[in-house]
Amino acid sequence: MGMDAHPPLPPVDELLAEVHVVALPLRVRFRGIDVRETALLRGPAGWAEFGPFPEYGDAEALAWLRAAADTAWRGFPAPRRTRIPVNATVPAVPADRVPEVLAGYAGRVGAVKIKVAERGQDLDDDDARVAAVRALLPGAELRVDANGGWEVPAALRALERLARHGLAYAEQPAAGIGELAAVREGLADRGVPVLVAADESVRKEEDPLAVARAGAADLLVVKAAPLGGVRRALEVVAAAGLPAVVSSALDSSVGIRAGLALAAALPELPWACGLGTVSLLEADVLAAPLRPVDGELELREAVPDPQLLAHHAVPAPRRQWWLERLRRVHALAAEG
Ligand SMILES: O=C(O)CCC(=O)C1=CC=C[C@@H](O)[C@@H]1C(=O)O
Ligand SMILES: [Mg+2]
Repeated sequence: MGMDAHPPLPPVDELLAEVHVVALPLRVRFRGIDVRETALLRGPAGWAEFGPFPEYGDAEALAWLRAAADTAWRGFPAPRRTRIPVNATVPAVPADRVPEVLAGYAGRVGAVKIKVAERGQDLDDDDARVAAVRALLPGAELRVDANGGWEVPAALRALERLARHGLAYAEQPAAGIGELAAVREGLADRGVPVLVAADESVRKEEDPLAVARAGAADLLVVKAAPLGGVRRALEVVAAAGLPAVVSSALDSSVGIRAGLALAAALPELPWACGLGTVSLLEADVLAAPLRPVDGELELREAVPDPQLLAHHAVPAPRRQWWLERLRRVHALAAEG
């Protein structure tokens, strides 16, 4: 299960030749933020997004830079499909705000991912949120994402209770690979029909294949940016031999376009993907944002509108911060 070496990055001056840093307000608070800052850059093959969250260190951000360079300098691999099923994403809001969040998704919604195990909340909050989604969408496929927030016994308790609403899978119910394996076994022992998906155990591990090798998950959540790009993510999925759900990182439409390219190029796509998050943003950089309609996104080009880039541009000190970060991360690649 080995993988190819990374191609070299373009020289830093080429990489920084055209960079736009924008701040996009959110409709609903997500991951504790109300505004998403991210960088867009243009290369010979097109536009790409470099948006590691500000708290990420340079080493972690390097994979995101490789991904952006891969997109903007090499383009995307050939698609196998042009329509991608996506899930709606429900942040850890109070249950009474669920209708408002789902109203941001146009037309039919076939699948919903619901955040659970948020710090400062308890299982009653999660249960009420999942119940509110189920009440509105009796036929939808539901999954929850705990972001590793439960210990193993709490995960088993929680999923046994939440499974009453009908859940397809739980994304990263506990933190490490060993814990995921324990949750998966515990659910099977108790006869709880919920699959286990690995997210952080793919994108934050030194070895993205370790979780598959350990047999600790039924499926993988793959994100192009933290895995070093669309091509790299395709290699990970092929080597892992598990079904994959493509997700994103709360990107603008430019970053979502890379996720769509990954979803479009996978040999099989059995699950709706987590690429509907532009619907959580109040603003975007495309005149026609990549927001799902009837639970689907269409594969099309994502070229930013110059006026929107200018309108959402960050103040000079924030732009400086992102440019310095890009330089540092680029230099890291040269080191090793
Ligand atoms: O998968 C989705 O439905 C949307 C993307 C999403 O949930 C995430 C985006 C960005 C950061 C992560 O905390 C989060 C995730 O854990 O999957
Ligand atoms: Mg996740």
